[in-house]
Amino acid sequence: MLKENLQELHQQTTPFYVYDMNLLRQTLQTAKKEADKYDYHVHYAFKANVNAPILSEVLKNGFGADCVSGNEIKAAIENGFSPEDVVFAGVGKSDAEINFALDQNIFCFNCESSHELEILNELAEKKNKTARIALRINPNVNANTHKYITTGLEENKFGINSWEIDNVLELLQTLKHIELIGIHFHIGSQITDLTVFKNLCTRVNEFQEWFTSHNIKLQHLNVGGGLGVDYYHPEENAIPDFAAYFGLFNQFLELRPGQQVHFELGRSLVAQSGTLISKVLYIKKGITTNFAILDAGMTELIRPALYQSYHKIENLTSDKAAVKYDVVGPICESSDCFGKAVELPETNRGDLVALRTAGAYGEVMASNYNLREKAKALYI
Ligand SMILES: Cc1ncc(COP(=O)(O)O)c(C=O)c1O
Ligand SMILES: N[C@@H](CCCC[NH3+])C(=O)O
Repeated sequence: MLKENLQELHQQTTPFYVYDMNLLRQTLQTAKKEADKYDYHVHYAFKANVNAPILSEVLKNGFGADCVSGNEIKAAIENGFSPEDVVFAGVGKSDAEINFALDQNIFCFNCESSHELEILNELAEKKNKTARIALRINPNVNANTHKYITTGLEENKFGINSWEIDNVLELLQTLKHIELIGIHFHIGSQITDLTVFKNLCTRVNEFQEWFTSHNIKLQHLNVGGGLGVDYYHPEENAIPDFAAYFGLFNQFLELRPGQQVHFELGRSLVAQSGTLISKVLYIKKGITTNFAILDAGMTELIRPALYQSYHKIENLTSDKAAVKYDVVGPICESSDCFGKAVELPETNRGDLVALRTAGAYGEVMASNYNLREKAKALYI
Protein backbone atom coordinates (compact mmCIF):
# COMPACT_ATOMS: atom_id res chain seq x y z
CA MET A 1 0.00 0.00 0.00
CA LEU A 2 2.79 2.45 0.90
CA LYS A 3 4.88 2.16 -2.26
CA GLU A 4 1.79 2.41 -4.50
CA ASN A 5 0.94 5.73 -2.87
CA LEU A 6 4.38 7.29 -2.80
CA GLN A 7 3.27 10.36 -4.69
CA GLU A 8 0.63 11.17 -2.10
CA LEU A 9 3.05 10.40 0.74
CA HIS A 10 5.59 12.78 -0.76
CA GLN A 11 3.06 15.62 -0.68
CA GLN A 12 2.62 15.47 3.12
CA THR A 13 4.57 17.29 5.76
CA THR A 14 6.62 14.73 7.65
CA PRO A 15 6.41 13.11 10.10
CA PHE A 16 2.85 11.85 9.75
CA TYR A 17 0.78 8.74 10.31
CA VAL A 18 -0.84 6.95 7.41
CA TYR A 19 -3.67 4.43 7.78
CA ASP A 20 -4.57 1.70 5.32
CA MET A 21 -8.35 1.83 5.61
CA ASN A 22 -8.87 -1.29 3.47
CA LEU A 23 -6.71 -3.34 5.77
CA LEU A 24 -8.47 -1.85 8.78
CA ARG A 25 -11.87 -2.82 7.36
CA GLN A 26 -10.72 -6.33 6.50
CA THR A 27 -9.26 -6.78 9.97
CA LEU A 28 -12.42 -5.58 11.70
CA GLN A 29 -14.63 -7.71 9.46
CA THR A 30 -12.53 -10.82 10.10
CA ALA A 31 -12.58 -10.28 13.86
CA LYS A 32 -16.31 -9.69 13.82
CA LYS A 33 -17.02 -12.75 11.70
CA GLU A 34 -14.94 -15.01 13.95
CA ALA A 35 -16.44 -13.56 17.16
CA ASP A 36 -19.97 -13.90 15.80
CA LYS A 37 -19.45 -17.65 15.33
CA TYR A 38 -19.75 -18.00 19.11
CA ASP A 39 -21.95 -14.99 19.77
CA TYR A 40 -19.04 -13.22 21.48
CA HIS A 41 -19.22 -9.46 22.15
CA VAL A 42 -16.12 -7.43 21.38
CA HIS A 43 -15.49 -4.01 22.88
CA TYR A 44 -12.78 -2.07 21.07
CA ALA A 45 -10.11 -0.79 23.50
CA PHE A 46 -10.15 2.94 22.77
CA LYS A 47 -6.72 3.43 24.32
CA ALA A 48 -5.14 1.86 21.23
CA ASN A 49 -6.27 4.58 18.80
CA VAL A 50 -9.03 7.19 19.04
CA ASN A 51 -8.94 8.82 15.62
CA ALA A 52 -12.48 9.55 14.43
CA PRO A 53 -12.22 7.77 11.02
CA ILE A 54 -10.94 4.66 12.80
CA LEU A 55 -13.68 4.79 15.42
CA SER A 56 -16.23 5.15 12.66
CA GLU A 57 -15.07 1.85 11.07
CA VAL A 58 -15.03 0.15 14.46
CA LEU A 59 -18.61 1.30 15.09
CA LYS A 60 -19.81 0.25 11.62
CA ASN A 61 -18.59 -3.26 12.33
CA GLY A 62 -20.70 -3.52 15.46
CA PHE A 63 -18.09 -3.35 18.21
CA GLY A 64 -18.70 -1.76 21.60
CA ALA A 65 -16.29 0.57 23.44
CA ASP A 66 -13.84 -0.28 26.21
CA CYS A 67 -12.84 3.01 27.85
CA VAL A 68 -10.33 3.88 30.57
CA SER A 69 -11.11 7.54 31.18
CA GLY A 70 -14.00 9.96 31.21
CA ASN A 71 -12.68 11.50 28.02
CA GLU A 72 -12.64 8.13 26.27
CA ILE A 73 -16.29 7.63 27.29
CA LYS A 74 -17.01 11.09 25.93
CA ALA A 75 -15.21 10.23 22.68
CA ALA A 76 -17.20 7.00 22.41
CA ILE A 77 -20.52 8.78 22.78
CA GLU A 78 -19.54 11.67 20.50
CA ASN A 79 -18.51 9.16 17.85
CA GLY A 80 -21.87 7.41 17.93
CA PHE A 81 -21.31 4.49 20.32
CA SER A 82 -24.35 3.77 22.44
CA PRO A 83 -23.78 4.07 26.23
CA GLU A 84 -25.18 0.53 26.53
CA ASP A 85 -22.10 -0.65 24.66
CA VAL A 86 -19.58 1.19 26.83
CA VAL A 87 -17.54 -0.41 29.59
CA PHE A 88 -15.36 1.66 31.89
CA ALA A 89 -12.15 0.12 33.26
CA GLY A 90 -9.12 1.43 35.15
CA VAL A 91 -7.57 1.29 38.63
CA GLY A 92 -7.91 5.01 39.26
CA LYS A 93 -11.29 6.33 38.14
CA SER A 94 -11.77 9.88 39.46
CA ASP A 95 -15.05 10.98 41.06
CA ALA A 96 -15.74 13.28 38.10
CA GLU A 97 -15.21 10.40 35.67
CA ILE A 98 -17.46 8.08 37.66
CA ASN A 99 -20.17 10.74 37.87
CA PHE A 100 -19.98 11.31 34.13
CA ALA A 101 -20.23 7.57 33.43
CA LEU A 102 -23.21 7.27 35.81
CA ASP A 103 -24.94 10.16 34.05
CA GLN A 104 -24.42 8.40 30.73
CA ASN A 105 -25.86 5.12 32.08
CA ILE A 106 -22.99 3.09 30.65
CA PHE A 107 -23.29 -0.68 30.44
CA CYS A 108 -20.71 -1.64 33.07
CA PHE A 109 -17.93 -0.43 35.38
CA ASN A 110 -15.03 -2.86 35.65
CA CYS A 111 -14.03 -2.36 39.29
CA GLU A 112 -10.60 -3.08 40.65
CA SER A 113 -10.71 -2.62 44.46
CA SER A 114 -13.00 -2.57 47.51
CA HIS A 115 -12.29 1.10 47.97
CA GLU A 116 -13.40 1.87 44.43
CA LEU A 117 -16.62 -0.11 45.02
CA GLU A 118 -17.39 1.93 48.14
CA ILE A 119 -16.87 5.22 46.33
CA LEU A 120 -18.88 4.11 43.30
CA ASN A 121 -21.73 3.08 45.62
CA GLU A 122 -21.63 6.46 47.38
CA LEU A 123 -21.67 8.40 44.12
CA ALA A 124 -24.43 6.23 42.63
CA GLU A 125 -26.52 6.67 45.79
CA LYS A 126 -26.29 10.46 45.48
CA LYS A 127 -27.76 10.14 42.00
CA ASN A 128 -30.28 7.57 43.13
CA LYS A 129 -28.88 5.11 40.59
CA THR A 130 -27.55 1.59 40.58
CA ALA A 131 -24.21 0.98 38.89
CA ARG A 132 -23.73 -2.30 37.05
CA ILE A 133 -20.28 -3.67 37.73
CA ALA A 134 -17.93 -6.48 36.83
CA LEU A 135 -15.23 -7.35 39.33
CA ARG A 136 -11.81 -7.25 37.74
CA ILE A 137 -10.02 -10.24 39.17
CA ASN A 138 -6.27 -10.65 39.03
CA PRO A 139 -5.92 -14.30 37.98
CA ASN A 140 -2.14 -14.51 38.50
CA VAL A 141 -1.54 -15.82 34.98
CA ASN A 142 1.75 -15.03 33.30
CA ALA A 143 1.17 -13.43 29.89
CA ASN A 144 4.73 -14.11 28.63
CA THR A 145 5.04 -10.59 27.31
CA HIS A 146 7.07 -7.48 28.15
CA LYS A 147 7.01 -6.84 31.91
CA TYR A 148 5.62 -3.32 31.44
CA ILE A 149 2.55 -4.64 29.65
CA THR A 150 1.89 -7.65 31.87
CA THR A 151 -1.17 -6.94 34.00
CA GLY A 152 -2.42 -10.24 35.41
CA LEU A 153 0.23 -11.14 37.99
CA GLU A 154 -0.38 -10.63 41.70
CA GLU A 155 2.47 -8.14 41.87
CA ASN A 156 0.70 -5.90 39.31
CA LYS A 157 -1.55 -3.07 40.46
CA PHE A 158 -4.50 -4.37 38.47
CA GLY A 159 -7.56 -6.27 39.69
CA ILE A 160 -8.65 -7.88 42.92
CA ASN A 161 -6.45 -10.71 44.11
CA SER A 162 -8.07 -14.10 44.71
CA TRP A 163 -7.56 -14.01 48.47
CA GLU A 164 -9.58 -10.77 48.69
CA ILE A 165 -12.68 -11.98 46.89
CA ASP A 166 -14.44 -13.30 50.02
CA ASN A 167 -14.19 -9.89 51.64
CA VAL A 168 -15.26 -8.10 48.49
CA LEU A 169 -18.40 -10.23 48.26
CA GLU A 170 -19.27 -9.50 51.87
CA LEU A 171 -18.83 -5.83 51.15
CA LEU A 172 -20.96 -6.03 48.01
CA GLN A 173 -23.90 -7.30 50.05
CA THR A 174 -23.89 -4.01 51.94
CA LEU A 175 -23.64 -1.80 48.85
CA LYS A 176 -27.20 -1.18 47.74
CA HIS A 177 -26.38 0.91 44.68
CA ILE A 178 -24.21 -1.67 42.99
CA GLU A 179 -25.29 -4.64 40.92
CA LEU A 180 -22.72 -7.34 40.19
CA ILE A 181 -23.25 -8.58 36.63
CA GLY A 182 -19.93 -10.11 35.64
CA ILE A 183 -16.27 -10.80 36.21
CA HIS A 184 -13.45 -9.28 34.25
CA PHE A 185 -9.88 -10.31 33.48
CA HIS A 186 -7.10 -8.78 31.42
CA ILE A 187 -3.68 -10.35 31.74
CA GLY A 188 -1.58 -8.23 29.42
CA SER A 189 -0.97 -7.02 25.93
CA GLN A 190 0.95 -8.20 22.82
CA ILE A 191 0.39 -11.85 23.72
CA THR A 192 1.53 -14.11 20.90
CA ASP A 193 1.64 -17.42 22.74
CA LEU A 194 -1.98 -18.59 22.66
CA THR A 195 -1.46 -21.16 25.42
CA VAL A 196 -1.45 -18.18 27.76
CA PHE A 197 -5.15 -17.67 26.94
CA LYS A 198 -5.79 -21.34 27.61
CA ASN A 199 -4.27 -20.85 31.08
CA LEU A 200 -6.53 -17.83 31.52
CA CYS A 201 -9.60 -19.95 30.63
CA THR A 202 -8.61 -22.51 33.26
CA ARG A 203 -8.43 -19.77 35.91
CA VAL A 204 -11.73 -18.21 34.79
CA ASN A 205 -13.40 -21.63 35.06
CA GLU A 206 -12.06 -21.99 38.60
CA PHE A 207 -13.37 -18.57 39.59
CA GLN A 208 -16.75 -19.39 38.03
CA GLU A 209 -16.95 -22.55 40.16
CA TRP A 210 -16.29 -20.46 43.20
CA PHE A 211 -19.04 -17.94 42.34
CA THR A 212 -21.48 -20.76 41.55
CA SER A 213 -20.72 -22.39 44.89
CA HIS A 214 -21.68 -19.06 46.50
CA ASN A 215 -24.95 -19.00 44.53
CA ILE A 216 -23.90 -16.00 42.50
CA LYS A 217 -25.03 -15.88 38.90
CA LEU A 218 -22.88 -13.91 36.48
CA GLN A 219 -24.45 -12.57 33.31
CA HIS A 220 -21.14 -12.14 31.60
CA LEU A 221 -17.49 -13.07 31.61
CA ASN A 222 -15.12 -10.43 30.25
CA VAL A 223 -11.79 -11.98 29.33
CA GLY A 224 -10.13 -8.71 28.25
CA GLY A 225 -7.89 -8.23 25.25
CA GLY A 226 -4.21 -8.79 24.61
CA LEU A 227 -4.04 -10.68 21.33
CA GLY A 228 -0.68 -9.76 19.79
CA VAL A 229 0.33 -8.87 16.26
CA ASP A 230 3.37 -9.78 14.16
CA TYR A 231 5.66 -6.74 14.29
CA TYR A 232 8.30 -8.59 12.27
CA HIS A 233 6.12 -9.52 9.28
CA PRO A 234 3.47 -6.84 8.81
CA GLU A 235 2.80 -7.86 5.19
CA GLU A 236 2.68 -11.63 5.61
CA ASN A 237 0.65 -11.49 8.82
CA ALA A 238 -1.39 -8.37 8.32
CA ILE A 239 -4.47 -9.85 9.98
CA PRO A 240 -4.08 -11.68 13.30
CA ASP A 241 -5.42 -15.21 13.63
CA PHE A 242 -8.80 -14.33 15.15
CA ALA A 243 -10.17 -17.78 14.25
CA ALA A 244 -7.59 -19.50 16.48
CA TYR A 245 -8.01 -16.90 19.23
CA PHE A 246 -11.80 -17.02 19.57
CA GLY A 247 -11.81 -20.76 18.83
CA LEU A 248 -9.55 -21.33 21.82
CA PHE A 249 -11.95 -19.56 24.18
CA ASN A 250 -14.81 -21.52 22.69
CA GLN A 251 -12.92 -24.73 23.38
CA PHE A 252 -11.74 -24.02 26.91
CA LEU A 253 -14.12 -21.58 28.56
CA GLU A 254 -16.97 -23.23 30.47
CA LEU A 255 -20.10 -21.14 30.25
CA ARG A 256 -23.29 -21.26 32.28
CA PRO A 257 -26.60 -21.19 30.38
CA GLY A 258 -27.34 -17.75 28.91
CA GLN A 259 -23.95 -16.36 29.86
CA GLN A 260 -22.28 -13.88 27.49
CA VAL A 261 -18.56 -13.61 26.79
CA HIS A 262 -17.00 -10.19 26.29
CA PHE A 263 -13.60 -9.26 24.87
CA GLU A 264 -11.66 -5.99 24.85
CA LEU A 265 -9.36 -6.00 21.85
CA GLY A 266 -7.22 -3.01 20.92
CA ARG A 267 -3.89 -3.69 19.24
CA SER A 268 -4.99 -6.68 17.15
CA LEU A 269 -7.73 -4.60 15.50
CA VAL A 270 -5.74 -1.50 14.51
CA ALA A 271 -1.96 -1.97 14.79
CA GLN A 272 -1.14 -3.23 11.30
CA SER A 273 -3.18 -0.60 9.49
CA GLY A 274 -1.06 2.29 10.79
CA THR A 275 2.44 3.42 9.72
CA LEU A 276 4.53 6.35 10.85
CA ILE A 277 6.20 8.05 7.87
CA SER A 278 9.29 10.11 8.42
CA LYS A 279 11.94 11.83 6.34
CA VAL A 280 15.69 11.32 6.71
CA LEU A 281 17.31 14.55 7.84
CA TYR A 282 20.97 13.59 8.12
CA ILE A 283 23.38 10.69 7.86
CA LYS A 284 26.11 10.84 10.44
CA LYS A 285 29.17 8.63 11.00
CA GLY A 286 29.08 6.48 14.12
CA ILE A 287 31.76 4.22 15.62
CA THR A 288 30.51 0.98 14.08
CA THR A 289 27.41 1.97 12.15
CA ASN A 290 26.20 5.22 10.70
CA PHE A 291 23.25 7.05 12.17
CA ALA A 292 20.22 7.74 10.02
CA ILE A 293 18.64 10.72 11.76
CA LEU A 294 14.89 10.98 11.11
CA ASP A 295 12.49 13.86 11.61
CA ALA A 296 10.26 11.54 13.72
CA GLY A 297 11.25 10.52 17.19
CA MET A 298 10.00 9.09 20.46
CA THR A 299 7.53 11.98 20.61
CA GLU A 300 5.64 10.43 17.68
CA LEU A 301 6.23 6.75 18.50
CA ILE A 302 7.41 6.02 22.03
CA ARG A 303 7.18 2.22 22.02
CA PRO A 304 10.82 1.52 21.08
CA ALA A 305 12.12 3.94 23.73
CA LEU A 306 9.69 2.73 26.39
CA TYR A 307 9.67 -1.04 25.88
CA GLN A 308 12.61 -1.54 23.48
CA SER A 309 9.92 -2.81 21.15
CA TYR A 310 10.59 -3.66 17.53
CA HIS A 311 8.92 -1.84 14.64
CA LYS A 312 9.92 -2.87 11.14
CA ILE A 313 11.72 0.02 9.43
CA GLU A 314 11.63 0.41 5.65
CA ASN A 315 13.19 2.94 3.32
CA LEU A 316 10.42 3.57 0.78
CA THR A 317 12.51 5.58 -1.68
CA SER A 318 15.84 3.81 -2.08
CA ASP A 319 16.63 0.49 -3.74
CA LYS A 320 20.40 0.68 -3.42
CA ALA A 321 22.57 -1.98 -1.77
CA ALA A 322 21.98 -2.64 1.93
CA VAL A 323 23.89 -0.76 4.64
CA LYS A 324 23.44 -0.89 8.42
CA TYR A 325 22.20 2.16 10.32
CA ASP A 326 21.25 3.11 13.83
CA VAL A 327 17.90 4.73 13.10
CA VAL A 328 17.33 7.57 15.55
CA GLY A 329 15.07 10.58 16.09
CA PRO A 330 15.80 14.26 16.78
CA ILE A 331 14.81 14.27 20.48
CA CYS A 332 17.33 15.09 23.21
CA GLU A 333 17.34 11.58 24.72
CA SER A 334 19.65 8.68 23.93
CA SER A 335 16.65 6.35 24.15
CA ASP A 336 15.23 8.16 21.12
CA CYS A 337 16.26 5.28 18.90
CA PHE A 338 14.00 3.19 16.63
CA GLY A 339 16.53 0.45 15.96
CA LYS A 340 20.23 -0.37 16.09
CA ALA A 341 22.21 -1.79 13.17
CA VAL A 342 19.11 -1.88 10.99
CA GLU A 343 19.77 -3.06 7.47
CA LEU A 344 18.34 -0.58 4.96
CA PRO A 345 19.07 0.18 1.32
CA GLU A 346 21.69 2.93 1.26
CA THR A 347 19.89 5.88 2.75
CA ASN A 348 20.21 9.57 2.01
CA ARG A 349 18.79 12.88 3.13
CA GLY A 350 15.20 13.25 1.94
CA ASP A 351 14.40 9.52 1.78
CA LEU A 352 11.03 8.50 3.19
CA VAL A 353 11.21 5.94 5.96
CA ALA A 354 8.25 3.88 7.21
CA LEU A 355 7.89 2.61 10.78
CA ARG A 356 5.38 -0.18 10.43
CA THR A 357 2.70 -1.59 12.72
CA ALA A 358 2.17 1.74 14.46
CA GLY A 359 -1.64 1.92 14.34
CA ALA A 360 -2.01 0.90 18.00
CA TYR A 361 -0.39 2.80 20.89
CA GLY A 362 1.32 5.10 18.40
CA GLU A 363 -0.50 8.40 17.99
CA VAL A 364 -2.29 8.05 21.33
CA MET A 365 1.02 7.92 23.20
CA ALA A 366 2.56 10.88 21.40
CA SER A 367 3.85 13.79 23.46
CA ASN A 368 4.87 17.35 22.76
CA TYR A 369 8.20 17.01 24.58
CA ASN A 370 10.71 19.47 23.09
CA LEU A 371 7.56 21.40 22.03
CA ARG A 372 7.06 19.08 19.12
CA GLU A 373 3.98 19.48 16.98
CA LYS A 374 1.40 16.73 16.78
CA ALA A 375 1.91 14.59 13.66
CA LYS A 376 -1.08 14.64 11.30
CA ALA A 377 -2.89 11.55 10.04
CA LEU A 378 -3.61 10.55 6.45
CA TYR A 379 -6.22 7.92 5.56
CA ILE A 380 -5.79 6.00 2.33
C1 LIG B 1 -8.21 -3.59 30.78
C2 LIG B 1 -7.69 -3.64 29.39
N1 LIG B 1 -8.50 -4.09 28.42
C3 LIG B 1 -8.09 -4.14 27.14
C4 LIG B 1 -6.83 -3.74 26.77
C5 LIG B 1 -6.47 -3.84 25.32
O1 LIG B 1 -5.40 -4.66 25.13
P1 LIG B 1 -4.84 -5.01 23.69
O2 LIG B 1 -4.60 -3.75 22.97
O3 LIG B 1 -3.60 -5.74 24.00
O4 LIG B 1 -5.85 -5.88 23.02
C6 LIG B 1 -5.94 -3.28 27.74
C7 LIG B 1 -4.54 -2.95 27.40
O5 LIG B 1 -3.65 -3.77 27.62
C8 LIG B 1 -6.39 -3.21 29.08
O6 LIG B 1 -5.59 -2.74 30.03
N1 LIG C 1 0.98 0.85 25.44
C1 LIG C 1 1.34 -0.55 25.34
C2 LIG C 1 0.20 -1.46 25.57
C3 LIG C 1 -0.44 -1.27 26.89
C4 LIG C 1 -1.83 -1.64 26.81
C5 LIG C 1 -2.66 -1.07 27.90
N2 LIG C 1 -2.69 -1.86 29.10
C6 LIG C 1 2.06 -0.79 24.03
O1 LIG C 1 2.35 0.13 23.33
O2 LIG C 1 2.38 -1.90 23.69
